[in-house]
Amino acid sequence: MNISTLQPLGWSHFFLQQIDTDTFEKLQSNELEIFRISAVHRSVIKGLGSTWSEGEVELLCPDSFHPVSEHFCVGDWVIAQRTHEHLRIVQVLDAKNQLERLSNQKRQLMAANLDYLFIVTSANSDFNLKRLERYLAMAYESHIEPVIVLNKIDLTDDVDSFLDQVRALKVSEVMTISMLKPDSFLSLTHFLQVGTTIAMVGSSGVGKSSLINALFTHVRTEKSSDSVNLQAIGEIREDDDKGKHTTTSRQLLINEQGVLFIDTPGIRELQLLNAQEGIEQTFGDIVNFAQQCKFTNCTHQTEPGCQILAALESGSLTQSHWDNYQKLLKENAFNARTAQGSYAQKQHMKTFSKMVNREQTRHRQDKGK
Ligand SMILES: Nc1nc2c(ncn2[C@@H]2O[C@H](COP(=O)(O)OP(=O)(O)OP(=O)(O)O)[C@@H](O)[C@H]2O)c(=O)[nH]1
Ligand SMILES: [Zn+2]
Repeated sequence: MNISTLQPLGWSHFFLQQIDTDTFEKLQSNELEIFRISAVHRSVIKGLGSTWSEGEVELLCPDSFHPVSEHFCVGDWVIAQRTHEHLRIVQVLDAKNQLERLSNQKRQLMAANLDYLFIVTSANSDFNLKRLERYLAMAYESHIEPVIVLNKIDLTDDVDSFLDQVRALKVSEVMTISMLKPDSFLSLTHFLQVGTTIAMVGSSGVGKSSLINALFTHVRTEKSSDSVNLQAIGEIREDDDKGKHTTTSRQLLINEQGVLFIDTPGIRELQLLNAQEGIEQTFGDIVNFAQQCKFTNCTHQTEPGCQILAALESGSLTQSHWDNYQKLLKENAFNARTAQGSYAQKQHMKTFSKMVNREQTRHRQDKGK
């Protein structure tokens, strides 16, 4: 196969250098082929290869890569071997980054090899700074460049009041757009290059689907090379292993400009998992204050010489920023514990709810006296 044909799918030197000589020769003789995973459904895995413009192909996944959600996900690069009519995955290349979530108390890969994470918010009452901080921590943790997209600027006369709050997060890329002002999309052009992979996160209703539809009005992942309207194929029907039809959505889209877009189910409701580093990067100001506390093991509660308490007092650190930092740290620690020891956690919750029940019963009894 001709590896250079993979470049429009986001292929780069990072992946090429992972291929050994033996594999390279087999790729040359078409014994092996490279694919980018474009969909992971319950019973079907699909990928785009050198003939990607002709559509997705189905890939077989050996047991050694099960459960799939722990081994690879949409956006990953894999090497497959052609045996008879089938293509069987034999190797998953290391990803340059991955987004993951906690599902049924297990880590589940959501998207891999992203160039940008669009963190979408809107210039109305849905604007939520704390949520932005959470998504930022996630992007930093996964080493994906965050782009904050402030949508619905048509709904406010005071964009600056929103922008001031966003700028306090010290993110280098902040874009303001409105679906009613198509010219405003020009600010996004810089990110919309051939072979660039983007995922979007943000609260419900901020306009992610609208933006995808606007930027990705045409996709080419269907078998025919004709462009198909995104909305029309946003949902497809697939036979599951019991022969029943299930509705699933497209997971890797390519628009007419050659921009790749990952929209796996659940990617929009990501929680923090093992994001200590990302949180510290997002809350760099707090980390700076804490480093100047008199005691290295300062808990920032009552200690003399605590710079956090001093900053809260002087107003250089707002209470809500500090509260959110602590909340995210707790959430992260909780999720990490859950992922590592779901059993221990379950036991803990059982004991805890028993204790709460006991307390409630006692309270009711006390009231009844
Ligand atoms: N005024 C205004 N309305 C917008 C804009 N962008 C989207 N909307 C509207 O906001 C509503 C929600 O938009 P969606 O694109 O569905 O939001 P979403 O983020 O995809 O929501 P979920 O699918 O729930 O995650 C729709 O009624 C859109 O028409 C905008 O720039 N200005
Ligand atoms: Zn302190």
